[in-house]
Amino acid sequence: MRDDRTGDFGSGTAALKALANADSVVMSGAVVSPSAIAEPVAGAEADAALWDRVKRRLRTELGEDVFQSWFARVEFEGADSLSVELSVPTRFLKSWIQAHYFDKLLTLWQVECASVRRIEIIVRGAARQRQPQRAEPAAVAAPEPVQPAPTLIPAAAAAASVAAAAVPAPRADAEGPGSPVDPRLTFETFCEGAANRVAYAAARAVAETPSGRPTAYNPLYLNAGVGRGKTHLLHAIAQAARAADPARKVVYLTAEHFMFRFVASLKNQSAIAFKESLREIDLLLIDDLQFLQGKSVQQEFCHMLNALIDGARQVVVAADRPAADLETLDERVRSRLRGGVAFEIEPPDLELRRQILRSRYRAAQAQHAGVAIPDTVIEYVAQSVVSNGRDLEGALNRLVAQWQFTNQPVTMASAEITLRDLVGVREPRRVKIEDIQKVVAVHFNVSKADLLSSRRTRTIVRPRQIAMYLSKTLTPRSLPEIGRRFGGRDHTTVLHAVRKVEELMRDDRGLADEVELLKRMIDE
Ligand SMILES: Nc1ncnc2c1ncn2[C@@H]1O[C@H](COP(=O)(O)OP(=O)(O)OP(=O)(O)O)[C@@H](O)[C@H]1O
Repeated sequence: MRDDRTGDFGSGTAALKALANADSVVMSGAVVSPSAIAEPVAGAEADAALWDRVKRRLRTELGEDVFQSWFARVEFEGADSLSVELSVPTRFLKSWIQAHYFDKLLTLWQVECASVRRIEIIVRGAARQRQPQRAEPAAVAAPEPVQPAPTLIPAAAAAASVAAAAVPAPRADAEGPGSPVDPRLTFETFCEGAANRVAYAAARAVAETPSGRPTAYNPLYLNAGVGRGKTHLLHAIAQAARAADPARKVVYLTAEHFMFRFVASLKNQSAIAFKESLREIDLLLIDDLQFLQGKSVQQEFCHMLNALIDGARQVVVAADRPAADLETLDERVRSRLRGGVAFEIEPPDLELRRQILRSRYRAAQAQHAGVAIPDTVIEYVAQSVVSNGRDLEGALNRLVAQWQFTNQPVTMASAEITLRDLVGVREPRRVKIEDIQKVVAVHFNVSKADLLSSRRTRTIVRPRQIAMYLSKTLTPRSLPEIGRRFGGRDHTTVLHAVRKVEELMRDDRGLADEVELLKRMIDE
């Protein structure tokens, strides 16, 4: 991807945040300029210590497995007050982090150092000396081979290398507006089962239907919790559709990438060209729609959706919840999505879990001569890792790593120890801010309108603060987002409420118990 090579992502993300909070700021060009790089504010050691803290937070938020897969080989190159430079060994890793973790990375850096506006990821082979006045990052000419990382903690390193070694270079959508497609994620490597049969069939139909004759499912909306194979299906559609008709204009785009491209096009005054390029698409695949934020971004997205669907082009959208539950999404977009057909991918049942494990094990055997995991252990994993495809894959990677680095056969006893944190994990129920407001209002005998109002009587202020505190602790929503959902308040008001409730609970056991009770009521 051309844009993946540039450092614009960081500034784009900062711009996205500004856009999400105040569109007019971005439109008037008041976004922090990426070229405004200040001199270093702290010594190299202090910066490296900040990176250590960011890594600790990443580990906690993402879990050890995800962290090891994507961040274990990220290295800190340098920082100044506005920007941070990280390096990775492969283009694929760079694209993946940019597509999936950019916002999180920036947010976590901003927790440590509020002035950071930009994160730049470079590929180590193409690393260059850090300059005080930054030029555009060097283009990455060719994919580098993935090296195992012997200096990492053995088991984790192996998990990372097992995951990475099977990764050929991603397809470079060289000139198009799309995000990279992972060539491993095809229909052939996707396991079909009761949980995903309908979604799988619809995905195949989309890939096989020629341009200009969209399927009856337009837009096709795929909804599923984490790790159940949405991204896999979208990548599979993209690759099968391109293989069936190389002339077909197929674009896979994450919602984050769409926002980034849109904001970047506004900044460099290429918005018209950007919009036109989107409207020429035959098949558009949008991933992680839940991350689409910002009024003008959503407006543009809605225009694009309308133009494509009305022009008989096929659109497929994936998100982690039904369209009706995408609370931050503009009602016009939701209503357009409701006009299509939605299919849910359920958690994998035992048979599907077995299939996914067997197929991953075959791939590992092809790659690591001599790897041996007994059938009983595979069955144990299928029976006990029940959450999703990603955890199943992670479990198998860990077992391969265990075999690789200990030189001992994998046994049931050793597998139980290696996988103990994955066993029996189920997806937590998703809590909505609306549910919290409802439960809190009933409990304190106030109305929801009171909670959202500007009234400042004590009987309303305290429930409102508790509802904000619960929204912060029980949902992944950001402070500005919570502020918006509570009658358009500023994020500092939400932060104050969260701190106030924490402080009160420390001194008042009764209040702490009441909040605990509310949590249980919300969770029911
Ligand atoms: N039915 C399946 N067959 C084969 N692999 C699967 C299946 N379901 C999930 N996986 C694998 O599990 C991993 C996670 O899947 P994927 O990234 O597609 O999930 P997702 O639904 O997009 O999750 P998220 O919302 O977290 O991005 C991928 O490596 C994918 O290949």
